[in-house]
Amino acid sequence: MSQDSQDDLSPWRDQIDALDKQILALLNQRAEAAQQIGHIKQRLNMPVFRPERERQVIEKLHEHNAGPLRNAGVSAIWREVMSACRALEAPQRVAYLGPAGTFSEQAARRFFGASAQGFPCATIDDVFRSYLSGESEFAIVPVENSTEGAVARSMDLLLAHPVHLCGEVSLPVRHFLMRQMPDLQGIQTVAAHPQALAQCAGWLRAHLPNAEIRPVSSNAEGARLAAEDASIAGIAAEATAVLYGLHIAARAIQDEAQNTTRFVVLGAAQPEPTGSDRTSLILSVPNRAGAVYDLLKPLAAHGVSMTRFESRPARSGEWEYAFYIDVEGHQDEPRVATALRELQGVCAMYKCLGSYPIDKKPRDN
Ligand SMILES: O=C(O)C(=O)C[C@]1(C(=O)O)C=C[C@@H](O)C=C1
Repeated sequence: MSQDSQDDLSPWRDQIDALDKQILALLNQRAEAAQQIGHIKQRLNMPVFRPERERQVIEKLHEHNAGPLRNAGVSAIWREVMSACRALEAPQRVAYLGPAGTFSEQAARRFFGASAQGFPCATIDDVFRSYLSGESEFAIVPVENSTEGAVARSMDLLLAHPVHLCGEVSLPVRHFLMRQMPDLQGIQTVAAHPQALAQCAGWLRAHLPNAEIRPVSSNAEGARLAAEDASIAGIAAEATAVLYGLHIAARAIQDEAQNTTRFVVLGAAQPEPTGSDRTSLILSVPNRAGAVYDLLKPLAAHGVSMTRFESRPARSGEWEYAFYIDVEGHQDEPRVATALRELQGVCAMYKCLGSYPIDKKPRDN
């Protein structure tokens, strides 16, 4: 039997209080250093946000992490530390598909931390508008899902507008069925974003075959409707249920267990190479035999791996296609630069959206 009593907690808590004081003093010293960096950047007219530097800070900490803290915990703590330091250098606004509680908001949080100012927009078009007008310095939009494939609207807008990418977020997406009751009894309608409905189509067919499937502008909007009407269920992230005061009626109902959505970050920051980067391109080829093959040759010739190859109608009114291609590597690496130069030579249209660090899961310690 344990001899421990409540009193045994006190010395450890005293130790934590003393350590927290020291940590806070050190964090404030760190914040002052970041402010100095901010002043220098302002004088040099340099962007405040340096995603590749933040990546480097976290990777160095992982190297030095003796535990027992897990690397994933270290990443989460320092993401917020840097978010708070960054906010002291300059306030930052991030447009995303709202309202509160969407996966886009989660992705924005994950990339920018809680100290950046979120700017929820009603549609993906509005997210682009806010960024293009300069109302938000950054924007984050979903581009592909591991179950459902491309997010068409984001892709069309990336093609149509002069935007620059400075980052990506790969977010595990677990869907929860939520409503006013904790069970499936009496559900007549399931309201969610079309992507979420599609990602849960198998589950919905099996468990709610008679329910009306109602596509709405966002999952949060579905949850909001569910909070107003007991016959409606929404599909959204677990946190959304808390936000709208709903019960979880079924957990993790997405058809693919590892369902992941990839978001891209729009912003003027120009991340330097980190050794683990991705470059996003949109291309089209002249309308002749072998043109698509010519597109792939320079990449193969210089050993540049392609991680995505997607086509969309170019909306020119003719049967032309835009190719969305992601390659591994940074456009400033000589090998990638050579391949891209050759690629440009065979394209009718060439648009490089930017190079940015790949979002990897931290290696566990
Ligand atoms: O190193 C910089 O450039 C900083 O501004 C400091 C800092 C940080 O807190 O470590 C903050 C913002 C940048 O995005 C990168 C890093």
